[in-house]
Amino acid sequence: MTEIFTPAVLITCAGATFGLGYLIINQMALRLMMLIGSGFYLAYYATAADLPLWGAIYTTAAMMVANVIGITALVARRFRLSLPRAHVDIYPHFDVLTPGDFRLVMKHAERLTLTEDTLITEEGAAVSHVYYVVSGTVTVTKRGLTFPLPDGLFVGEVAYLLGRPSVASTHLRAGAEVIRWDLGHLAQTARRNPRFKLAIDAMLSRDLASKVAEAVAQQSAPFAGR
Ligand SMILES: Nc1ncnc2c1ncn2[C@@H]1O[C@@H]2COP(=O)(O)O[C@H]2[C@H]1O
Repeated sequence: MTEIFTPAVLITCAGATFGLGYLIINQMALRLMMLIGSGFYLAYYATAADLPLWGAIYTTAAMMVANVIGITALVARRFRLSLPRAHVDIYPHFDVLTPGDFRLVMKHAERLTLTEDTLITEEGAAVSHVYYVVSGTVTVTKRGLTFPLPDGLFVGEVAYLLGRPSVASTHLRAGAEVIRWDLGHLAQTARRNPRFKLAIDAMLSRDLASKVAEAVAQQSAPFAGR
């Protein structure tokens, strides 16, 4: 075996595995390649000189441990065990997200039950929060027309996505249960954390798709673009 895996072969395999890993975008595949490559480096450091290069061996082993911790965290995100206990009941509303991403999104949210009838957004005014309505009917007033929206939808997402004032006034009755995100904090966190941004984008695109699916043409002024 040692005749095949000479130090020259080991260092070539280590370099090739790392090089291949750096070409892979998928984080899990990249980490696995690093792990395999590190194994080759370990074997090389152990056999290249008369005595094992302990300093390099310890350092590489420590990096492998860090990598294994990262891989474990990546895998754990996909399991229900990562769901925040206080919000497990509403995960079915957000099953477009992995449990880990749902936890991340909820970390920045506030969940509450409205104690009084509330004006959530006002047509033409700045929006302070993006809401997800867990239960309760939203009443939308837009360009003089009033219509209800069922629960299980976002409100305020247009202002967040387009960075503009609200396109409609929306009301919720007392007793409605909502999750809300401060719009400024949401935008800032999305800018800083790509994973958070992807999770929010995934939730909102599904929400917009279901709104389009339910929408019917209304007689109104022609669409003027933004
Ligand atoms: N036709 C519509 N269908 C569904 N939701 C709407 C409609 N018009 C307005 N809304 C919601 O009302 C919200 C008002 O604030 P935003 O413009 O930020 O985001 C808007 C949407 O969430």
